[in-house]
Amino acid sequence: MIEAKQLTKFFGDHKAVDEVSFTVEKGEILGFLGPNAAGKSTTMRMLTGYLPPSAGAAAIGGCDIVADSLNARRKMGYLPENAPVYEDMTVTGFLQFIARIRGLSGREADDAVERTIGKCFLEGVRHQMVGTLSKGFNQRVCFAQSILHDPEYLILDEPTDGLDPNQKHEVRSMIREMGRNKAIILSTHILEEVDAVCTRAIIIANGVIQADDTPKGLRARSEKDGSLVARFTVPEGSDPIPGLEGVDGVVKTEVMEQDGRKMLVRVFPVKKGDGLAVRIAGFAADQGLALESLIEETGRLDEVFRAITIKQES
Ligand SMILES: Nc1ncnc2c1ncn2[C@@H]1O[C@H](COP(=O)(O)OP(=O)(O)OP(=O)(O)O)[C@@H](O)[C@H]1O
Repeated sequence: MIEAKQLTKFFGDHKAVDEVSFTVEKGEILGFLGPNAAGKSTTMRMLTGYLPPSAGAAAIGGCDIVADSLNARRKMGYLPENAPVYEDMTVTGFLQFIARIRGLSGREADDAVERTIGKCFLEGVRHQMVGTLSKGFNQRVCFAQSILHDPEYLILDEPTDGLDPNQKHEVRSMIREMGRNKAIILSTHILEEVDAVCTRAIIIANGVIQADDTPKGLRARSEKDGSLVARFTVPEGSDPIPGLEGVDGVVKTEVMEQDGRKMLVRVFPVKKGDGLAVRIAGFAADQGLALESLIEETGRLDEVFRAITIKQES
């Protein structure tokens, strides 16, 4: 388990992280979201032992990151933001170096390097100097060093940053696969990554956790989650809105588009999933409205993210 217990970090007078607590179990992939300067990287640096906390504590697999730092770090892989790599080594040479640092030697080191080169799609650049790699390949080499020793715990600061869409897809698949038996934390600004990869997400703003939930649970916080969007053609001169608002279980409606007799209306239910769609279809039939489509919407993470983080900024 990765455990953060009231982690706090001051830079001078500025409190960058404020009593952040959470746990991540094996089998979980936690997305760490937040606006710029929210405190994501600082929290990750404290979890990995790169920055001492001003207060609070962190443990990796039961090893305190300060009191038992070496054991804690042995158990984890860390991909830092703007990860530094040795530019004058070849990709294979760099990974061999990391293998030795991780205590591997001989056949074991060779196997780990080969496995990682394969996993991270580095075959084509294995003999290239790290300093001459493109940004995306550089990122992949950094990612490779974090997983080379097959750690139980992974902390990844923006792991798909700088990758092209195909590689983003591959890296996400790899993280999902590794998440089956590892505990993983990854920070990202890409909200679709949360849906694609994470089993849970924390939204942090101003150093404080604002939400800790499953992607589905976060989407459900959107006002639009469970609303019904109806497209229909109304009879000449009729206004269906008052009648629609009178349908049992409707809170309110919102006309999204109107073009002559064609209307697109969002209907907000009192209670999600209580069969309102059937009642709306019945209402449309009774009133002679030609119902072309009726779709139940799921909430959008970007709306929830904005609602949570903008509220914090104001
Ligand atoms: N070494 C440092 N010295 C002083 N202030 C720092 C230091 N590191 C981070 N900060 C400040 O702490 C706050 C949180 O920074 P952090 O890098 O953790 O944010 P972040 O959420 O990772 O942001 P981003 O999404 O932009 O990467 C910011 O105000 C930043 O300027």
